[in-house]
Amino acid sequence: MATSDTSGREAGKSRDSVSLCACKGPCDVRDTSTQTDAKVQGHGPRLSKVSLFTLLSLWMELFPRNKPIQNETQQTRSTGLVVVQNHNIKGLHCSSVELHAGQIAVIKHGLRLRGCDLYFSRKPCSTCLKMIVNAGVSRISYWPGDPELSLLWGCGDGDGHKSVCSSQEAVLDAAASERLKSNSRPHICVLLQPLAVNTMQFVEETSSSCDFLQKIAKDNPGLNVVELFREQRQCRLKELTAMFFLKDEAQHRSILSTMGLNNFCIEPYFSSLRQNMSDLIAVLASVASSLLGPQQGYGFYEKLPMQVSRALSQSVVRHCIIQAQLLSYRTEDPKVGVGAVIWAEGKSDHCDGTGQLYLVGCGYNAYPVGSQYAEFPQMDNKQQDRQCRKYRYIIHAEQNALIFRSAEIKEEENTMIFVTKCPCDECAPLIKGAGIKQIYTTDLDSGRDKHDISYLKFDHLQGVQKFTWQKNLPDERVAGHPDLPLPNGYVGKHGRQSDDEYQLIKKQRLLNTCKNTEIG
Ligand SMILES: O=c1ccn([C@H]2C[C@H](O)[C@@H](COP(=O)(O)OP(=O)(O)OP(=O)(O)O)O2)c(=O)[nH]1
Repeated sequence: MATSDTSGREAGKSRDSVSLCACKGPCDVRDTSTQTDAKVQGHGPRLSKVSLFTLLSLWMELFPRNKPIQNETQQTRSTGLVVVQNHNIKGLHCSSVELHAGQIAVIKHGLRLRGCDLYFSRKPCSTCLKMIVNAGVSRISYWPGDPELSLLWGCGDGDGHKSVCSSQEAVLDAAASERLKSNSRPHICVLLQPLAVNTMQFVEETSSSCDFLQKIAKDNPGLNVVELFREQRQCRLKELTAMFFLKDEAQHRSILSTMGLNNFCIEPYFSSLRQNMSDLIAVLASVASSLLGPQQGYGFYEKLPMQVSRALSQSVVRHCIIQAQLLSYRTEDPKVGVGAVIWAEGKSDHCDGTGQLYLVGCGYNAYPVGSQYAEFPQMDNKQQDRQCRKYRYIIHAEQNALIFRSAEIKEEENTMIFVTKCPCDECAPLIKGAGIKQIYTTDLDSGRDKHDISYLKFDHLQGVQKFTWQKNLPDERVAGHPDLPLPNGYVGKHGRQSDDEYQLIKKQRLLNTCKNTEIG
């Protein structure tokens, strides 16, 4: 992803200049990201890199799998992981049936983990931690909820029980992790940053008017898309809260203290921690609602199927598009955020919870790395003086995803890009030339010509499969086929439809178990 961290353009004023670190209490993390006042008119607040990585780790935990990771009698919780090197994302992982996210990172990256920052959606167990520490990582940040080896297992998680009666195994593991933490070189901490002022509102507004929802509104003039978005957001908020937030404060305190996070059990840090957690969950709920549910009949379908290689399941595509939407909140364009993620489908069956998929790269639209505030023009095509327009200077999301990629694009593999805006005439040939075989996007802008930027080539682009956001086609020319193997290697009964159904059932089950877990 793009590395430019031009602090002058970090819009929105931070509520608090310090972030919370579990080891030494509040600590300054300004080296990672700063947030200053918005200087550019029309510029929305921007997510800090720490917040982006944290959100992506939570989202990776929910990567659609065709098989449940564990049944409810198992103690290990699924975990998402983001591997970051020099502020660039090098890997997005999640637990598989057999392996924890930390183990997968060791298998995939080995000694390349040296100097990396790892963002976990749960505190990793000691088995993972000892290996990661030995690989020489620089920092391990984790979400301060129930850890990977659940401390809530067997004590009525989510059903209103006040006390925690964790298993001996989990308590022993928590103590071992603490020992590893205090005797190891890497900084092992909770790194949550407060959001810039108005971020939640900005994300909600921009998500509800994103290109995907605009396309639905355009196709269905009578439909109140914003209302549907709000309903979906409420549902998402409930699900995500049940997943990542402990409503019961006593329970949360007890878990924090077992994990050695006693600093956070006292005020004002406890309230501040919970506020930061709930704010990030609210942001994730908005972004995850940028695509309405499959109930509306919309998905990523091919207009003219090439039948060259098969498409991904709709739930995986939706998941990756949301990753791209999250990235778009790091944009430096004063007007429009664009995010792109490139994944490849490897030939062999990988150990990752993502199945055969592995991350190639990701990015967002931004000015050249290291550029300073107002160094480049920021105006759009409404500005008469073309010298003042931004278009010649902004590096597009797809371009940054290619520039900062962590893996090569292999001719023999199916590589795919997920992008939140229709690729423009600069990017469409670039995507094809790079050897990317599938594009998942919206064609809302296709056919537009604004002189400084145009969208004329996408429609005619040959040799790349294009899956655009549209209503399900009646003749079943849809992405995915139930009889073909899915990216994670499962066949037949785990087809696209059952996959989507599985996600719906999972959500429903969650909703049932967490009726009262909305953030108080
Ligand atoms: O494939 C693309 C196309 C565009 N962009 C970025 C570049 C630029 O930062 C912004 C341009 O967006 P748009 O074409 O919407 O132009 P605008 O003038 O900002 O907005 P409007 O649609 O109102 O004309 O989107 C990408 O990252 N990838």
